[in-house]
Parts: sequence; structure tokens; C-alpha cells
Amino acid sequence: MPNKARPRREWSSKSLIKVLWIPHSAMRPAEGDTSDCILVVGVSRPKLVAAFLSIVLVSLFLTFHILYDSAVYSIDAAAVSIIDIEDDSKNNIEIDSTRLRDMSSSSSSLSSSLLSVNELNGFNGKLHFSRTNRHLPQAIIIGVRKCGTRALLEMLFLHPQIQKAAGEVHFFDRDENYEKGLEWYRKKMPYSLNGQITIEKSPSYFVTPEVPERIHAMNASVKLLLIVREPVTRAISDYTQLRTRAVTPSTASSSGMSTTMATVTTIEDENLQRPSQQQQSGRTFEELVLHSDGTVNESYRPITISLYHNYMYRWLEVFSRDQILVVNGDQLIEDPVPQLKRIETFLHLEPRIGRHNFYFNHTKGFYCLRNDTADKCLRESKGRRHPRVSPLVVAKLRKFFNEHNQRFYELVGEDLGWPEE
Ligand SMILES: Nc1ncnc2c1ncn2[C@@H]1O[C@H](COP(=O)(O)OS(=O)(=O)O)[C@@H](OP(=O)(O)O)[C@H]1O
Repeated sequence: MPNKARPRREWSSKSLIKVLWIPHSAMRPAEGDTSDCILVVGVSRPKLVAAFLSIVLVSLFLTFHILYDSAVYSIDAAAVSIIDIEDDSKNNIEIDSTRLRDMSSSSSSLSSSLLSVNELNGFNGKLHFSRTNRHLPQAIIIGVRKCGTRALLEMLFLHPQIQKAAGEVHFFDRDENYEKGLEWYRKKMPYSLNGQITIEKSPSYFVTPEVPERIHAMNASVKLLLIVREPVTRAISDYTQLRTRAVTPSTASSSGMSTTMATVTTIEDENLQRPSQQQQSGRTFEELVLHSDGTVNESYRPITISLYHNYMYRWLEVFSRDQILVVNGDQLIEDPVPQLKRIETFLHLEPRIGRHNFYFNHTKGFYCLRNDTADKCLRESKGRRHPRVSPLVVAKLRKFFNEHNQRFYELVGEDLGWPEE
């Protein structure tokens, strides 16, 4: 190294690395034999200043970003807390921490967007979310009314990758809601994490003519769940609800869940329907379903809705068959797990729901739900005692429905095995 390099100042002469200020003019490459040279890395003072400033700027940017992110998440969390409180007043819960904890420990595909367990535990019932948002539903329970739509939704909600909308949204079947646009609909959805599936249920979608096209316009690849029940039992269930409604003033409580974990009651708008004049007059099921000449009264709503094929063909004109899963509502009552396993496969969910999630409640006569923290049963308005219906009328109705059921089986390509008389 040429000794023209005169040091102006030495900062750390005792350390391994020496910092010397050398005039730029003294710097020149070594020539010839370089065996006794030392390596000198020269950085000009302006470059040093530029490097220093860059480091300061990057640090400032990162600090700002972290602060901004935590501020946004806190606002999100506050919003969700407010929503939870509002929904609680309607007795609904959108997200619970157990569900988030479950998810964070289970699904690798979700882990990137999840908050840590510690973050969750750090709150006394208040949730802080990382990367949650409201999404349009990727799956919809489209009906049928009184076939177990609520039970199905609550059971699916046991799955950590499912989020459910509170109540019934009635976006596609009510013009006044549909006119409010998709953004209104999206805001009715719960907060969900990336990788979770949002589901809503509105049983009247199935019977409303405009709905298939409207849902298709929102998402042509949406998955649809149609839960059906033996048509005569469904008609009796419908009648029972309308009759209960007729004798109970409009303040009557609704359906949902009775639970030790949290109240998950939702007002099923269907329950708030004004019963028809016919119904209010307190006539029996037999009187309502049969004309005086003994023929079946097809225009009596509980009968009309049980004619599934009359609605199903419209859905199949718009959606491909493999987008619609027909769930057997009678089997969901008898033994929910096999039906739920079919749905997990249909929705490409990890198999998570099992027998451990249910226990049979002998008082209620139905399965109730169980998760890590609590047990919960559907409310009294689900699983009502049906009136005794004359076996002759039941047999007559079954015979009447037989032909219609065959048409439904043909449309869906499945035989649901409903009794023929
Ligand atoms: N586990 C469990 N607990 C209680 N009830 C259960 C359950 N699984 C299915 N069901 C059946 O759900 C029927 C109500 O159906 P929906 O929820 O679709 O009714 S509604 O259209 O939303 O009003 C309801 O009909 P009814 O028995 O006539 O009350 C139940 O039979």
C-alpha cells in the first residue's frame, strides 16, 4: 500500500477494524507485487451520509408501518366488538375466540393470516383480529324451510373453517334488500379469516323465482346446500309453525340455540311471517290440506313448498348439478355426522366434525352440539311437538307426493327413499 495515504484521524486504533480518513486523491490501486498490500475499502463521506440516511429512513418507514398496522387492527377489533355487542342484542355471535384458536392450531393454509394464541389470550373476551374481513358467502344454504336449515348452519359452524352470517339475510329474495347492492350484502357477513368459508342461510331462496339468477350473477361458482325433508313431515312442521305463530303475538321469541357457551339465538324471519287468515282461524291440518271433496289442496302453502321439483328445475337451469349438494334433513336429525362429512367433502374442508361434536338430548329428542368449551341445543322453536295427524290423511298425502317426489329424484339424480304411502 503506498504510504501517500496520510491518516487524518484514527477512531479505533486498538480494534481489529481501523477507521481512517484518507484523502480521495491518495487512493490509487496497487501495481505490481501486491503480496504486502492490505485491503482498503473506501467509502466517500457523501456515500456514507447517504447510507446512514437510507438506514434511518427505512427504520422510520418500518416503525410507521408497524404502528399503522396495529392501529388498523385495533380499529377492526373495536368494530368487531361493537358488531358482536349489537348482534348480541339480537342474540347472535359472529366469531368466537375458541374458533380462532382452533383454526390457528389446525390449518396450515390459514396460519399466515392468523393471530397468535397469545394475542387471543391477551384479551378478556375482547377479540383482536389480524387480517379479518367480511367476504361474500362462498356457500349458501338455499332452503328448504322447516327442513333443518338452522340446525345445518349451526352444525357446520362447529368447523373452524366456517363462519356464518347472523340470522337470515334475505338479500336475493327481497327486492328491497337486493336493490341495496352487493356491498350491503357483504356487510351483513361475519368477519372471516383468509381460508375460512362464509355461509348464510335464507330458506326462502329456494322458492323465490329470481334467486338462482341473482346468486349466479354474484358468483357463478358458489356452492349451494339444499336440505330437504320428507315432504309430508315438512308440511306438518310448516303448519305447526304457522299455528304457533297464529296463537303467539308478534313478540314471540324465535329459533336458534340455547347454550351454555354463548347465546346464539337468531330471529328466523320466517317465524315472523304473518299467518294467513286460513291459519289464524285455528283450523286443523287435515282441514287445511284437503278440499271438501277430499282432494289435496295444492295451493295451501305448506303443501306447495313441499313440491320440491317445481322449484328445483329453476336452479338446475342456472347452476350445474355438482354445485348443489342435496342434504337429507331426516338423516340430519337421526344421525348428523354422515351428512356433515358429505358437506365437508363438498366444500373441500378438512374433516373436523365428528361424533365428539354431538350428544343426544333425550328431553329434547334431538342431537345437541358440543365443542371444546360448551354444549348447546337448538331452541324450543326447533323440534316442536307436531300435532297428531290422521294416518289416513298422512297416507293420502304420501300417495299424492309420490309422483312429485319421483320428479324431484330424477332432477337431482338421487332417490331419497321417502315413503310412498
Ligand atoms: N338437532 C336439531 N335440533 C332441533 N331441531 C332440529 C335438529 N336437526 C334438525 N332439526 C329440525 O329443524 C327443523 C326446523 O327447520 P328450519 O331451521 O329449516 O326452520 S326455518 O325454516 O328456519 O324456520 C325442526 O323442525 P320441527 O321438528 O318441525 O320443529 C327440526 O325437526
